[in-house]
Amino acid sequence: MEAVGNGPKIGIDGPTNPMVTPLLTDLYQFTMAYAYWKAGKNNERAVFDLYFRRNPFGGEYTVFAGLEECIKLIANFRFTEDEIAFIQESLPSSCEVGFFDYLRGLDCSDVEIHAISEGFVVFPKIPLMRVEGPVAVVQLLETPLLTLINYASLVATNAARHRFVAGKSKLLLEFGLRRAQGPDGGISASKYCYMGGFDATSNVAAGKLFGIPLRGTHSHAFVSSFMSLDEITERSLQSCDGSNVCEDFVSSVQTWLSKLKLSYLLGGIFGETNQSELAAFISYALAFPKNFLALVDTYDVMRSGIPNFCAVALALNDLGYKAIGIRLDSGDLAYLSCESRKFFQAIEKEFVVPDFGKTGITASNDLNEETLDALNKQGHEVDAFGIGTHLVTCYAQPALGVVFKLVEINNQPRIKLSEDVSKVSIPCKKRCYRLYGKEGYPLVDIMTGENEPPPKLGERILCRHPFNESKRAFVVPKRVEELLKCFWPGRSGKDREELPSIKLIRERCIEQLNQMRPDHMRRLNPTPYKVSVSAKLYDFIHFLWLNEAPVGELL
Ligand SMILES: Nc1ncnc2c1ncn2[C@@H]1O[C@H](COP(=O)(O)OP(=O)(O)OP(=O)(O)O)[C@@H](O)[C@H]1O
Ligand SMILES: O=P(O)(O)OC[C@H]1O[C@H](OP(=O)(O)OP(=O)(O)O)[C@H](O)[C@@H]1O
Ligand SMILES: O=C(O)c1cccnc1
Ligand SMILES: [Mg+2]
Repeated sequence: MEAVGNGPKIGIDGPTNPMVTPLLTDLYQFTMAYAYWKAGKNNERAVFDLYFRRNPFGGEYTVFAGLEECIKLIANFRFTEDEIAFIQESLPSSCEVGFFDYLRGLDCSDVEIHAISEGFVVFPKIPLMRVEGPVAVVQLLETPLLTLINYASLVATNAARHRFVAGKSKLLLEFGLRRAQGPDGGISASKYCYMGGFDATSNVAAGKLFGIPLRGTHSHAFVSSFMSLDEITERSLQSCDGSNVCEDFVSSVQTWLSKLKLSYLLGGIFGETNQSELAAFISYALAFPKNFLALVDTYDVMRSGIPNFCAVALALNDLGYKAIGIRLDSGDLAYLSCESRKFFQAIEKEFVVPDFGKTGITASNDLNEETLDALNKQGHEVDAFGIGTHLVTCYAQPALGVVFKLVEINNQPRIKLSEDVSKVSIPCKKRCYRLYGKEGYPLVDIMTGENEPPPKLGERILCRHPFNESKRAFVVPKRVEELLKCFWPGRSGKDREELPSIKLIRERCIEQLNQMRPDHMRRLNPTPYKVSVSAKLYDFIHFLWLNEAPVGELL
């Protein structure tokens, strides 16, 4: 369906999910747009801030994600005739047709978006995005922008937290597609978990869409689908360098299994292993001799899976192939990984197979931050974690409360009051800065009015808690970073920030997390990062608050 608006086409593709259209919004945005239009207010210039009030997962930081998809929506925001017809059907018949002509010409060419760069570490109350433009259009954008940012930032933060507990050296694989909240949940999870620091995904569509590295093993069904070694008819395998062919790879594996059984170091750990499991492993090795990895917990890890895997890996080794490793998917993962490692090391020693002791161990099965932490405390030998359900469903906290609040209209600052101080909005079109201390850590984020001079290097600036009078501190910044950059200039003539690749955003995110002071990052009782306002903005907030709040009368 052809779009009918006439905004600038600047070659930005549409959102990844084709369901992200101007209709992906709440009905009340259209009813308000109509009422603005009817009142002749639709082109009044409004400024909205998009921000959250509390960091998720009991932590003190959040990773900002989802910006690129927002810009893709903005760049392509136009109604099709079909969509306009549906809106007309859905609104009361009393709505004047002029409104639908107005929608016909609508796009975001007069909207200006400033945002924090995707992948940045962000904190409560600071606008992640400032959206300025004709009030009716910006109002229509509220819901899609929130839906594009909320889950993206939540799951990227969840991924970053899992990375933090697992440690930098571990390989983290996102296995969540089957458990995600539908196809968009699955694709978004793969994208934003990679951004938050995961290494790869099992989700093939996400690999194609975003270039995320793909990884995977095999399932229990593959193992249990085999009944016996007789099923393997094609038994030959060429050596890795192509110089010779092993005519009966099955026999070679069986010979190794007998050697292992008689081994002094492995002394009687196992007797007869499960032969159908062995058939599955051999078949997988014949299919992928260079990438052999086996799921070893279908029958019995130490009595069957590990010896069977080792026999196949050693037969592959004779032909110059190096097996990748095993996956453990049940039982005590700390204990089983340590026992498996001992087994591999004993083989390296007894049969003089260099590096066999370092064979990779992947673990999966309902992993989350807590189980990773428990495994660390107990000591484990896992090299890679496959994490699904808890990661992608954000089991520990299902939503990040990102909100979109009006802060100015027609150059008039607006405030939203609440009994709950944490819900009072911070008025005015603002600028935001991150101030760094002498040790290189970010010390505080500060919001100022749009026209205040920026904080200066080496000059003392008073940073005030926005609502608590007694909380304030002087800061002499060693570095000042302006946080809100222009990602969609509208008609302002400003330069537009480029949208970096997902890989660059991931690197930026890792760098951002690394530069935080460790006490903000720890899992137990982390120190809150300070978010403040300038003295001038503080005074103005409280002036406006008093101005807007009615004075009660005691009777
Ligand atoms: N050493 C460990 N310390 C703490 N938690 C662990 C440890 N090893 C595994 N876990 C976790 O314990 C849970 C065990 O899951 P569950 O009770 O389903 O047992 P299982 O081993 O999966 O059994 P099944 O054979 O039925 O699949 C998983 O969430 C797993 O991540
Ligand atoms: O546990 P998660 O973190 O979600 O990771 C993904 C899980 O998906 C697979 O299990 P499968 O679907 O075969 O079911 P299972 O739970 O019976 O192992 C895999 O073996 C993992 O256990
Ligand atoms: O490749 C795997 O091992 C995998 C993929 C998805 C879910 N569970 C496991
Ligand atoms: Mg499982």
